[in-house]
Amino acid sequence: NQPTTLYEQLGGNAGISQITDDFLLNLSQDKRIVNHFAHTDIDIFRQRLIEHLCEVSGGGCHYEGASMFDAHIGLHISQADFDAVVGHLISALKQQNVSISARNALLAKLAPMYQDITYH
Ligand code: HEM
Repeated sequence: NQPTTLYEQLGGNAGISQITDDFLLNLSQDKRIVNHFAHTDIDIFRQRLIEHLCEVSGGGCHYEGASMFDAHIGLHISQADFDAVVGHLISALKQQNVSISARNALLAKLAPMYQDITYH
């Protein structure tokens, strides 16, 4: 059976969980941006990210966290911060052997969130 949905191409729940763990590890090692997460409960943040990626990729999950606008209010996230975070996600996708077409499909869904996440 060929995988059809983006969710399946990401490896379903197990794949998304591993992508998220790799992403968080990459993020934790980046001195440019890790300070943004100094007060973050990583276990809760991890669950939110998994739920969000599942919903965005069409996995049928219902993300119950804050909107992307509300989640990033007052954080003053710059374009450079955004690019760095997306870079860590791309690395995590590669680490989990996600195909380039699936990587680009996911990034195409996340890129428009830029407006809601940065400079406010
Ligand atoms: C495509 C880009 C991004 C996506 C999809 C994303 C997604 C999320 C999600 C789903 C949450 C959880 C919201 C909740 O708990 O209700 C969150 C929170 C957060 N994000 Fe982002 N984010 C992105 C970019 C960034 C960037 C660039 C930064 C800063 C470098 C950032 C910093 C944070 C912080 C500090 C939180 C709050 C964590 C906490 O609960 O303490 N995000 N983001």
